[in-house]
Amino acid sequence: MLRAVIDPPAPAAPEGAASTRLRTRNIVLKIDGKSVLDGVTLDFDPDRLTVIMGPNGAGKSLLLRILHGLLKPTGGEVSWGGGPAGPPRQAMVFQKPVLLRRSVAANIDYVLPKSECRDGEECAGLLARVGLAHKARQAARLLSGGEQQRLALARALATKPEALFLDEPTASLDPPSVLMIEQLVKEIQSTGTKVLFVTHDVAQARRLADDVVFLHRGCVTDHAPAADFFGGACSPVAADFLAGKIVI
Ligand SMILES: Nc1ncnc2c1ncn2[C@@H]1O[C@H](COP(=O)(O)OP(=O)(O)OP(=O)(O)O)[C@@H](O)[C@H]1O
Repeated sequence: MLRAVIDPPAPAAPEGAASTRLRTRNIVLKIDGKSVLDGVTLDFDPDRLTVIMGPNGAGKSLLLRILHGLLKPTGGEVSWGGGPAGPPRQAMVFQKPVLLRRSVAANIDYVLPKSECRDGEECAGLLARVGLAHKARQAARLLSGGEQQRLALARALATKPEALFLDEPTASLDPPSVLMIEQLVKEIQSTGTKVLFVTHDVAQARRLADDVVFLHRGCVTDHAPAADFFGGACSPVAADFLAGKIVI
């Protein structure tokens, strides 16, 4: 049985106190008695943009949800910073944007602290950053798919995340929208936010990754710097995947 965590991720730690050094030890997730994640042990470098890859059903989304605290694993441990500071501020962007049935600006104001949304400057700045300043008053549901995803990203940024999780955020978008989101994600990582990005698009992983985690049937087969992974220093199953072979 899949058990979702009812409570949201822990509240923000004091500024600068939380570390984005994320690690997992022997994460196991069983659904209806079947292991869908099986002994996932990883150490993530805070300074690298990590791409999690793997074929359909490998366990990428479930792992991301566990890392973000949305799902409780059957066994194992997720820790941040290895100390008492607790998890950092975190946000997640999903493949299908989850937006409020309100205006574009209201979707941002909803997550901004009261003091920041009063003058509208913070909201306007965020919308400008994702190229939506001119749509601030429009209903969010009337945005195109790419625009909705950019709004979802802006809303995630409004929480000033120290760690940002993205689960195939560009899966159904056209190339210009993909490019814009990729540029934003790189920029976010470069300003100190730890980014974990799930994709099964090899070309996208090549464009984005500093390091790559490859999952197959719930197990980590590879965790390597992108140059090594794409340069051929990878497991046989990952090599097949990169070569476009069918990996089940
Ligand atoms: N709520 C659920 N109930 C039962 N099985 C589930 C549930 N969620 C996921 N699974 C199963 O767990 C496995 C891993 O799912 P997950 O969504 O993490 O895969 P993924 O690697 O993200 O795949 P994709 O690339 O297709 O999104 C799959 O076999 C999936 O069918």
